[in-house]
Amino acid sequence: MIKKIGILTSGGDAPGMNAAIRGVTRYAMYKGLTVEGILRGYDGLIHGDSTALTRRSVGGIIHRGGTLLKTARSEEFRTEEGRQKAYEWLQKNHIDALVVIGGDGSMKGAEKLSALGIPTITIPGTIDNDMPGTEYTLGYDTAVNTVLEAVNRIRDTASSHDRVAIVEVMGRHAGFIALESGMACGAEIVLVPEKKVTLKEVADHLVESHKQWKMSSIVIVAEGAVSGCDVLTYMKQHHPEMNPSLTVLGYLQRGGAPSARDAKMAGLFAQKAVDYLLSGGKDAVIGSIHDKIVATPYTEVDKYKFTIDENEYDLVHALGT
Ligand SMILES: Nc1ncnc2c1ncn2[C@@H]1O[C@H](COP(=O)(O)OP(=O)(O)O)[C@@H](O)[C@H]1O
Ligand SMILES: O=P(O)(O)OC[C@H]1O[C@](O)(COP(=O)(O)O)[C@@H](O)[C@@H]1O
Ligand SMILES: [Mg+2]
Repeated sequence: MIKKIGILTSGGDAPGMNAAIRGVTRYAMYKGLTVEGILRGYDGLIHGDSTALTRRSVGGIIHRGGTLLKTARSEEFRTEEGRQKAYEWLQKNHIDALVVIGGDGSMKGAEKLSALGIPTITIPGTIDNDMPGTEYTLGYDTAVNTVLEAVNRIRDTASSHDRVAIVEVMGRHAGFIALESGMACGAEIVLVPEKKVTLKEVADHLVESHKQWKMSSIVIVAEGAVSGCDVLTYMKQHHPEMNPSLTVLGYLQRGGAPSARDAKMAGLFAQKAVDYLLSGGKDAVIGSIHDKIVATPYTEVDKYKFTIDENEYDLVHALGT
């Protein structure tokens, strides 16, 4: 029977992680469990760095970005020795199950820990929205809105000066942030890792817009598609008349208060994680699929892989010219 659970955040921080820590802690306590917060992701498990969480200690964080528990990318946890140490610490501290809040990498780590014999549950937390087993990850909605707000400001100056504004956004392997923010801000071009487009094609598209008297344009580039710097260099070389500029949004996209959607979803994911464990479930990722909160065993997540919406990709370009 589960009496005590551990909770940690891992990988890149994402808005909504704090709301999920609060949700898991309070809902678990409501169900009669005790909760240990592990600091700095998997590194905290390996080096035994933790603190007991209470209803009060998770107060005042629902609206805060980052993560109270801190996070890390742990190289040591990628080794068998590291994971063995983590497992032994969990055993020694009588932790019956572990809730991991993190992205796709953290989920792989959790699966490996489960294989050693400790039940784990992953709550999706990454701005990238690139996890199997869910159509939605905590932090994604906030990041998209942050990009939208930034692009709306950049547009003011691009249109005042008749410039092409290139905006690089995050997304090493997935173009969700680029596409959704591009749709919302009315970008002319969105470059995503899932679609190969040459810089000449980008330039040709912008030339076509210019011919139609569209004197300023927004180009959203996901970092995993091509570097914004390369787009800028190409445009400066071949089309200096468009006076291109580059803004790399970087970590601006990861910080800040979670949106209403992220803060709310954090609570629902937290509830499902605890209920699933208490009903005997384990070794699964919580997710939202077709607007239902579900738990999918790690062994089955590859059946639920979601990618960018093809229609939106075509539409953003149809509408943007
Ligand atoms: N294949 C793996 N095996 C074991 N641990 C992993 C694996 N992939 C990732 N991890 C652990 O999860 C951490 C976070 O993963 P990472 O991919 O950096 O971020 P995210 O979880 O946000 O996608 C890594 O630093 C590592 O400790
Ligand atoms: O924090 P780092 O190591 O600079 O990593 C940057 C990466 O983290 C992210 O912000 C989030 O990715 P993860 O959730 O996989 O950590 C990516 O969009 C970006 O490519
Ligand atoms: Mg990731």
